[in-house]
Amino acid sequence: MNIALLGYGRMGKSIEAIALERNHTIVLKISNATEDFDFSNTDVAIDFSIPTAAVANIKKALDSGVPVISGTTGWLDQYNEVSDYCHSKNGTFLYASNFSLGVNIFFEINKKLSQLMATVDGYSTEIEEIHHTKKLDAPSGTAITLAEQIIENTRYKWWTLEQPFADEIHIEAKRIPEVPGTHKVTYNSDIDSISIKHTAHSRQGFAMGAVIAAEWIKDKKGVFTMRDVLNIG
Ligand SMILES: NC(=O)C1=CN([C@@H]2O[C@H](COP(=O)(O)OP(=O)(O)OC[C@H]3O[C@@H](n4cnc5c(N)ncnc54)[C@H](OP(=O)(O)O)[C@@H]3O)[C@@H](O)[C@H]2O)C=CC1
Ligand SMILES: O=C(O)C1=N[C@H](C(=O)O)C[C@H](O)C1
Repeated sequence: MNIALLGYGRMGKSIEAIALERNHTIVLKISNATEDFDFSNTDVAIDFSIPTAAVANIKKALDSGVPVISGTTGWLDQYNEVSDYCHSKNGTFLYASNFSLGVNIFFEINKKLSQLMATVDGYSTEIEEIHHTKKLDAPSGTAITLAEQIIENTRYKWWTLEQPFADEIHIEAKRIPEVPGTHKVTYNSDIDSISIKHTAHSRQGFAMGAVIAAEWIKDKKGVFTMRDVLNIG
């Protein structure tokens, strides 16, 4: 499969290594908005760029009829617009805040736990995420997904990085050098605490998930999620 990498930073390079191991070819590497996007020989585009570039990159791929997956976080207020754009082009698009298999299992556990916690009184919910100091956005896309899942099932209405109101989930975003990504969801009461936690030991899981998603999406049409790819839940 011929892959275009839209973003060739930490993730772009990790994806390249795994794609080559799986006998794919990297035909294009884009690192800024001014470069030419020649998709003529591309089967799938993989966008891991920066929040302000993701939407333009995804649309360029869709304009060229190239299936595109994106792991870039920090642009999700435009998700519906991009999804509609994909449908209008009869194209192929998949976004995931986290491509690792472990986190996608963690998402399913988070959903189930939030459903259980909705049946009992006296607990408040908080989320902690820890990432490397180079990360541009806060909170992480993964923490937002976790919060949205909890909001869907419980009394909470929104999340905040600030001091929370009663109907807000507090997300604490910590930045520590070199941390690939840690997420913890905790329910606290006067009596006890319940926590679930995922710790990435490297970027390998994210990169492997992205390549697997690219292989899966190559010949499909529509807008997809990692639940479609992994067939879990
Ligand atoms: N969904 C998931 O599983 C994961 C998502 N991520 C997300 O992926 C994104 C990238 O992360 P990471 O690789 O660590 O970040 P990096 O900063 O290492 O890489 C981003 C790259 O994009 C380049 N870039 C800047 N402008 C453009 C543009 N217009 N088009 C294409 N590329 C551009 C940057 O170049 P320059 O440095 O010169 O500006 C940089 O090389 C982030 O949003 C992060 O949150 C990360 C890990 C997992
Ligand atoms: O920027 C990162 O590094 C990561 N970003 C994603 C996010 O914002 O959730 C996924 C992973 O946690 C690493």
